[in-house]
Amino acid sequence: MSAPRREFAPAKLNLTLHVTGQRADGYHLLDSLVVFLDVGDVVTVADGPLSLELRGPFAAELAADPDNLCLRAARLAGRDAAIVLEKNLPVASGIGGGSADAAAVLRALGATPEHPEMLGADVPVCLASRHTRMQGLGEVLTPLPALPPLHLVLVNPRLSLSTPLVFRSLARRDNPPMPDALPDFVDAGALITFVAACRNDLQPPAIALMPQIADCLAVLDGAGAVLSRMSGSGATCFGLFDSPADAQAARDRIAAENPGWWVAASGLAS
Ligand SMILES: C[C@@](CO)(OP(=O)(O)O)[C@H](O)COP(=O)(O)OP(=O)(O)OC[C@H]1O[C@@H](n2ccc(N)nc2=O)[C@H](O)[C@@H]1O
Ligand SMILES: Nc1ncnc2c1ncn2[C@@H]1O[C@H](COP(=O)(O)OP(=O)(O)O)[C@@H](O)[C@H]1O
Repeated sequence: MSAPRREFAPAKLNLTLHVTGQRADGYHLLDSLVVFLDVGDVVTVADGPLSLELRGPFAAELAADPDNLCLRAARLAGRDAAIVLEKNLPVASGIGGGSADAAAVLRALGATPEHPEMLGADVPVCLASRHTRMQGLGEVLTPLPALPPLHLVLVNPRLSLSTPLVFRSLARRDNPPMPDALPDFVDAGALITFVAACRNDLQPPAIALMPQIADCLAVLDGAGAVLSRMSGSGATCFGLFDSPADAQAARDRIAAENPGWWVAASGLAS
């Protein structure tokens, strides 16, 4: 009998997301700066028959059915486990909650399946949960050197968006990648300047499908963000602020003015 293991499943954020091509099987080639945050879900794994209990603010939006990525991860690892998922992140929201949960279950089980990407294109990057340049379909991973601190606010309008639909709605699939060699991110200013010169190519089609995303970006800009952008296939948007105090003040103001939204202040995971 071993002690229960608790694993943090940090939110994944695409600071940039360039869609540079499409394979014959329909999957897209990506070039993305992926970072991990200090907000996230929490997974606890104990000995026992395979089971899943959901807790936390977004538990009601998920079912503990066999398709849940926590259970799929344990089955891929070939292991029984009593899993508890504290669901703090909104579901299907472009910040990798399900992928982060699956990766956390694999870490907690000490499992290293040969093909973790079978659980989702974002699972390989979430396994290490360190800041990474992610290319290919999500499997070409180049860890980044330590990054300067960032002060973020995340905003989600509590509307979920279908990832395949957003990819299908792209106007072009052959957009330019990020530069081959990334600059040294000597301070937050250098990182933000670089990110500002890049894109999330999924943002325009996502806004066309869900105009409320443009409202989220406008609200972040109005609250003083030095840069605002959508993460992943949406709908979560992030704003970058000058200081933790600025980010917290913006979070409080945005949350007070938009009671239906999920709004969180966060730094980068250490
Ligand atoms: C877009 C990204 C960017 O980080 O993030 P999210 O919006 O999911 O957070 C990911 O590539 C998503 O990863 P993940 O959510 O694990 O994707 P999967 O379940 O494997 O795929 C969902 C669907 O997205 C599309 N897809 C995904 C990855 C990829 N490289 N090309 C694609 O075309 C496919 O239509 C696929 O059926
Ligand atoms: N543990 C889980 N957490 C979140 N979503 C899950 C989980 N298990 C299965 N899913 C399903 O996976 C899909 C993608 O969810 P999620 O990973 O949160 O999206 P995204 O990567 O866009 O943030 C959702 O439609 C959801 O129903």
